Amino acid sequence: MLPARPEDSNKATFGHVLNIAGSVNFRGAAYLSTVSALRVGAGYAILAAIPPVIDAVSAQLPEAVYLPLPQEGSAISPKSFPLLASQIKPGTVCALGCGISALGCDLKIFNSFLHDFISLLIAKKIPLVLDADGLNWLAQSGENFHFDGNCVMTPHPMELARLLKTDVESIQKNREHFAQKASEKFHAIVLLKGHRTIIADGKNLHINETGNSALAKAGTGDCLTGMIAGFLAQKMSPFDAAVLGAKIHGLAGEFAAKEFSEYGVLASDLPKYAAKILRESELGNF
Ligand SMILES: NC(=O)C1=CN([C@@H]2O[C@H](COP(=O)(O)OP(=O)(O)OC[C@H]3O[C@@H](n4cnc5c(N)ncnc54)[C@H](O)[C@@H]3O)[C@@H](O)[C@H]2O)[C@@H](O)CC1
Ligand SMILES: Nc1ncnc2c1ncn2[C@@H]1O[C@H](COP(=O)(O)OP(=O)(O)O)[C@@H](O)[C@H]1O
Repeated sequence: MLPARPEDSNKATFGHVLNIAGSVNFRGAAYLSTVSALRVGAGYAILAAIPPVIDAVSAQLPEAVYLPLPQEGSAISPKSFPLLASQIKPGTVCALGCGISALGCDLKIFNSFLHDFISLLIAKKIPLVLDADGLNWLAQSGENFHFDGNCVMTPHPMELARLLKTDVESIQKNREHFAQKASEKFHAIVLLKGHRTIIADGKNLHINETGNSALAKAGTGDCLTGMIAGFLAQKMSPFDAAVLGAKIHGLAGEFAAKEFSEYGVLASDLPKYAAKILRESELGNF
């Protein structure tokens, strides 16, 4: 189930993750998603972010490549489009949304920029992981992209409620139905987070069995986004990358809790534990 690691390989073999993440208030989201992509095997992780985010993350993560973007207020400026578009080439996968702006800030500033950028990704068949404020922007914009199965959307129940214009209670009563509904609406893989995460593609449905309450802490979803993007970069299909990402992320939470307890695990513990789980998996233990 793990992506192949051919002996005759180099960093380009394992893909480029272009991670558009972070804002002044959410610098950690950019770090957690970027390091997670590298820890599950992506060849390159390129963090595209505003300068204060890059300053903070690069101090912790010299292995990533950094693309400073123009800033507007505390977030990415719509003027970033040409720089981001220049990064799109064969072998690139994109992650979009972790911490890109605080909720309550006017996500409308992203309207034409994100419309044009996501349309470009679809036209060039670039796989996308759409999370957090990327999903919140989509809900607010009313855009109805047709992702042709090449996007993994990773909503938690409130984000899915925003996308489908319903409420969290209704979603939680019928998680499988709403995950499939969103999948059909956007022609995307939908990973509905929470205890027993669901992965739906409109026809098939997988329920993840791993994970525990250690994961119920800020920042763990940003790690999941990075892991799925890292597996996509290694040429897994979007559905398989989502299934494997959820499984490894959940196991990382379980293993981390053995050392730190379900109370004490931090999101930043997960990427290293994910790498240890991959080692166990290579040895045939999972
Ligand atoms: N250190 C950082 O930089 C962090 C940045 N973050 C970013 O902060 C932004 C806001 O995200 P938030 O998720 O905090 O805020 P939201 O307002 O999107 O959602 C949080 C609420 O959603 C509901 N919810 C979430 N999971 C649920 C579940 N499994 N069952 C039922 N209800 C559930 C709960 O009511 C919860 O309070 C995002 O862009 C995110 O990427 C967060 O990841 C937190 C950490
Ligand atoms: N009780 C739980 N059991 C299993 N997994 C959980 C539990 N609580 C949260 N998770 C997982 O942790 C992650 C939380 O993601 P999210 O809500 O987006 O957090 P954040 O935005 O703070 O990064 C998801 O992958 C979710 O499935």
